[in-house]
Amino acid sequence: DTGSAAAVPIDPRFDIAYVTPVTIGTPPQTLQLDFDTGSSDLWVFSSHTPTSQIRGQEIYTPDKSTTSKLLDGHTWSITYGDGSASRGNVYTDNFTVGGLAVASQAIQCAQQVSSSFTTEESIDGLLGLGFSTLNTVNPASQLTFFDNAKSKLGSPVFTADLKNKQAGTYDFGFIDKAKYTGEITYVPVNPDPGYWTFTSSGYAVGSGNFSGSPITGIADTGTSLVYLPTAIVTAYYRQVQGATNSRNYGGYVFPCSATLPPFTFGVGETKFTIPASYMSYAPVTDGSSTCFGGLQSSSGIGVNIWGDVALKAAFVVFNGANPPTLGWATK
Ligand SMILES: CSC[C@H](NC(=O)[C@H](Cc1ccccc1)OC(=O)N1CCC(N)CC1)C(=O)N[C@@H](CC1CCCCC1)[C@@H](O)Cn1ccccc1=O
Repeated sequence: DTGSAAAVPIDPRFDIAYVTPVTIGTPPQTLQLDFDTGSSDLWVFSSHTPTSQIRGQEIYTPDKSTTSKLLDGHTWSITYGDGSASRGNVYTDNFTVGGLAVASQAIQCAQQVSSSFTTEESIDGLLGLGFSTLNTVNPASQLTFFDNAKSKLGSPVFTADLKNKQAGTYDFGFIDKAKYTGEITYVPVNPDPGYWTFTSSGYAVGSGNFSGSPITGIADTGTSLVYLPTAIVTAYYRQVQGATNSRNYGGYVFPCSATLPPFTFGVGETKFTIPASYMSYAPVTDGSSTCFGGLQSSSGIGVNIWGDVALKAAFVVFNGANPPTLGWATK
């Protein structure tokens, strides 16, 4: 079997996150979930979520599904890098993504979500595509959709083809040759931290020389920006007129009129260039002439993160074979 579904930006003006339609239960209930390779819980706004915490999101109502089953006594609780959090109980039910079906997928129903989830009306929940070892369900951790689907897939892979300010695609079980150019460069993945951890072969700022220092980080579809070591980030913003590291805005900002250099990163022998237009993330507040950078320092995070700003510049194969690898191709 295979599956293919759209990854739609939640805001047409800038790529803060992408959502993908999924169906849960019988008859099918459709929700828009944020596919996140940086976590491994599949959780949804539900009939168990206090109505005061719901603002426009679609919800899953297990009692309306003839195939839902309560996973008695199981609970979950998760906090993300940006401080957002949710927790609740667990059901199993039929689940499909782009025509690919999994029977009795663990569906984590929110009984509590933090305010940033309530205010983000376009996200009805998350679908974790990290390694199942990170799943937070107690007393028995649950498998991700990808791990449950693997045995049905021709090839144990999923691919991310995220795009700039337009809908991209998540494919499951196959690699679509029409989505990339040249060869796919595969690099080893260290699954122990629980996310797709790989080592980039270096970087260049604009037309500057390529620095071949290895950068270990994670390929994270659930993170908007790129977070790299301070030395790299300062080297980049030294090339941007008027750029400053703003405590007020929590990162590097610059005049929206500034000329930005592109940013190149290496995977094996292949080089990927993030165009300058992707490196200006968004005005710090609506209508402001100060813009927030798409590249920020990872010093406060503890891990380097190749988020959507970088992933949009490539076609990425998440190979769930043993051992797992990551494939990168230009497009
Ligand atoms: C430095 S990890 C910060 C990162 N969260 C972001 O990237 C959010 C995404 C967002 C924001 C608002 C609406 C929608 C989406 O966006 C910003 O934080 N932005 C964009 C807007 C900018 N003005 C400020 C910077 C983050 O926790 N990701 C996790 C998944 C997210 C959680 C929030 C909801 C969307 C999915 C996750 O993969 C990060 N992870 C990765 C590895 C290990 C643990 C871990 O937890």
